[in-house]
Amino acid sequence: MTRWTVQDQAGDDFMRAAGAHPERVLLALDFDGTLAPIVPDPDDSRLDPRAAEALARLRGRLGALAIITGRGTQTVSKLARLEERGVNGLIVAGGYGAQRWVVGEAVDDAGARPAGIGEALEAIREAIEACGVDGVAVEDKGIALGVHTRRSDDPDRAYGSLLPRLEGIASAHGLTIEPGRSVIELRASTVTKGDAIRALIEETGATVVAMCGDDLGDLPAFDALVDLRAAGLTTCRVVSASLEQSGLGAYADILAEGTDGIADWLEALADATS
Ligand SMILES: O=P(O)(O)OC[C@H]1O[C@H](O[C@H]2O[C@H](CO)[C@@H](O)[C@H](O)[C@H]2O)[C@H](O)[C@@H](O)[C@@H]1O
Repeated sequence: MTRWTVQDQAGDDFMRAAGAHPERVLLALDFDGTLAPIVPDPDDSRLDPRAAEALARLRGRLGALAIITGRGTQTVSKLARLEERGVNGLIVAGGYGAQRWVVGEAVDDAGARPAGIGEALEAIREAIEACGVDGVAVEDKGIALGVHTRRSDDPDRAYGSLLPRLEGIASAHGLTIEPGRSVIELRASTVTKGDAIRALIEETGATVVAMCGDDLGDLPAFDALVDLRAAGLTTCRVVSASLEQSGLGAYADILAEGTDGIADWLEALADATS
């Protein structure tokens, strides 16, 4: 059973170009919802084992491998255990591209906590109290705060009530708001995954590029790939589909059925480039 499908010419072109010239490829992937199945508690998130094996096969064949994530680099290091996976050299762009770690090197993302984040925290706690739904949790990432509604008593009501309140808090403290799957993030940096993938392309010289993602925060990277395609690169948007973010399917050059579909596609890419 195939759990991924090519949607258009760009998807076909990528698979052909990657098979012919794997050394020209940059493969970038989001973490939660793409490489790691969505779970209720963000601390329980884990790299899919089949995806991990496929990444180890792809390392050394492809020009470059990267994870571009809203998580901090230290958190990805802990949750994904990348140093044990045979993927040294894989680049992790954390905090939507604000942080950088290369697997095999020391992790150091202990930058100063931006003033706006500390100041916003108290207002966020008050907003959670005022929304009247129990079980909303705050994930403190140092340079960003994630307000999670997934484990609350009424996730839809909590999300709808909190979004405008958190937009107001973000604007009052000079923060960027980042809505996602049952999470609303407030972050100090304005860097996007679009900036991150452009920087990686510049740095690696890749001319065949794929980005895999599942959420709204991945859209700037998808948009960057469409622009770069017009400029002559071979680019491909791989969507890890979910009911939660059903609109994302419209962006797919390759559509995968969630993290299982992504693992299948990574295995197929490893076969095609061996
Ligand atoms: O850019 P990503 O790698 O996709 O990270 C985006 C956010 O993902 C995490 O939250 C999501 O995954 C959780 C664990 O499966 C889930 O409980 C939550 O509902 C999802 O939104 C993470 O906690 C955030 O910090 C990331 O920024």
